[in-house]
Amino acid sequence: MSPTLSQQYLSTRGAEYRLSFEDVVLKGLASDGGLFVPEEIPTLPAWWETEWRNLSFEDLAYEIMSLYISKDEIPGDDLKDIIKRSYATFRHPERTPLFNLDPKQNLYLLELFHGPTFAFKDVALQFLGNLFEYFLVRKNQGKTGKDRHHLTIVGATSGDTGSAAIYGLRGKKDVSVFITFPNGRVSSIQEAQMTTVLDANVHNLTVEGSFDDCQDIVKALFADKDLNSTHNIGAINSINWARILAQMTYYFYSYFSLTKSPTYTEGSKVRVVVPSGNFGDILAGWFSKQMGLPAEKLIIATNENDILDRFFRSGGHYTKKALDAVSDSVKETHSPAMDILVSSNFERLLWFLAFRSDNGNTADERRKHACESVSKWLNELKSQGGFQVPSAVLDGAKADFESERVSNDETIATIRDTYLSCNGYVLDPHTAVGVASSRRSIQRNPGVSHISLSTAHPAKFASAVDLALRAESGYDFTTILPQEFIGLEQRERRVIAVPQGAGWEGVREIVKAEVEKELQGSH
Ligand SMILES: Cc1ncc(COP(=O)(O)O)c(C=O)c1O
Ligand SMILES: N[C@@H](CCOP(=O)(O)O)C(=O)O
Repeated sequence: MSPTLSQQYLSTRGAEYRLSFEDVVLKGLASDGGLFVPEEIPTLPAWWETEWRNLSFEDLAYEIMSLYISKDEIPGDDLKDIIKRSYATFRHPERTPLFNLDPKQNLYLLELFHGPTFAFKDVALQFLGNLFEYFLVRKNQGKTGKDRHHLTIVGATSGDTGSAAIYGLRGKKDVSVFITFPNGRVSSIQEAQMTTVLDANVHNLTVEGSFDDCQDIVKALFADKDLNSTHNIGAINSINWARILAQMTYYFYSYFSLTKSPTYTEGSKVRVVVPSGNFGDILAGWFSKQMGLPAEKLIIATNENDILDRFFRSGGHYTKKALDAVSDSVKETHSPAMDILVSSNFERLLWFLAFRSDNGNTADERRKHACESVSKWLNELKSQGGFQVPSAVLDGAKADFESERVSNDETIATIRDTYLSCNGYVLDPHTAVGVASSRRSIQRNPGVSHISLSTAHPAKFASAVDLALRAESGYDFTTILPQEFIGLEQRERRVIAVPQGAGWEGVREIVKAEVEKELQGSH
């Protein structure tokens, strides 16, 4: 069975094209610094809604992923097995259940925190961990010692990606995981989740700076040709295409959950609201919408780190620094996992919008032009701190997206209001950013159903939740504390502090030394 265009990938900056799914998963980031995208987005056959409506989460994942992965690369039964094992670790039978938060307002929460680390990242990272393992077992059949392909994962986290990646990869053969995180800027539970995993292949690195500094280090390591040739660098951040692909499932699954719900009004339009930082989660929604998911709009909900919201409000100017800001540094907010200055995955959206708004003759010409435009914009972002897109690109974005910015105070007020008006339901602060944005959208669009993504369990962010609710009578944090978190912070930890000023080169040397030790230990 030959691959279709949706199963072949290219870099948004043009240096690599016609790559297989396995290539893009193992490479993570393209050699030119671009992100991998499928050459085409598949559209669904007319029967999708009736055929897929009653599928389990796992079966739906299989149908969607099969559109992007050739059976020549992963035979159907193998893919089914990877998917089955990935979601067997979830605590909820529905994996991502839909909760009717406010029936009068048609406001639903898509609970994405029923995986091992209590955050939406588990949906993609349980899958990606098993996928890496599958490819490595296949590559290493019959090989021993130095002949074995060893993958060195380098990742950046503001808390959730790191723990989800570690739980997805701990103890797996032929893979080392290095997670950089900003010292003191992740919640104490998130830090404990990462650093109490003592498996030999897991390495946590604290960096003095912000998440963006960690992300820059990771991108610099990918750009280092020598390190890549000796260490096979791989990605677990949402720069890895498999992350986006795995997240599409819950957009479709929640649409079916909604339309099957007895409270759903037949024919009601649907808007999906996504707390956003690196733009990976909502990008999976955009792909789903392009494939045929009938979402009227996708709403980007940002905290005070609002580059995405400013893009829409400023007429297509994507800039690190707001016009009235004194600096372009990231703000520390109550939703720290979204404290991001630049949203990596926006590049993927821009590529498709540039491709579609070009009037070159052939699809190949238009792809080439899109790569040129994206390269130019990203160079301007680096050299001048921002860039302006043409109006056709902005119009393309506006066709599918709206945006909202939610302040710190509003985040806390939303946690409190929701607790008081929705039977004591406790939101995590990221989900609260989404719910505040949903409420604004509902005011403008009464009667429309809103699916608001709940991206983390509230117990991961105790200080924000406590700030919002400690004065409320009857509120007791211990009632929402999962069993898995009890005693976690007291366990033994392992973490390496990257010396201040060591830069990406310092991290590179740590990576080399730790991999060496690991390989010596395993031989
Ligand atoms: C809890 C939580 N909510 C929202 C986000 C934002 O998602 P994305 O970066 O995919 O936009 C993140 C981090 O990525 C997160 O950890
Ligand atoms: N919010 C993230 C930041 C990393 O984003 P990613 O989705 O690109 O991995 C986190 O919690 O680490």
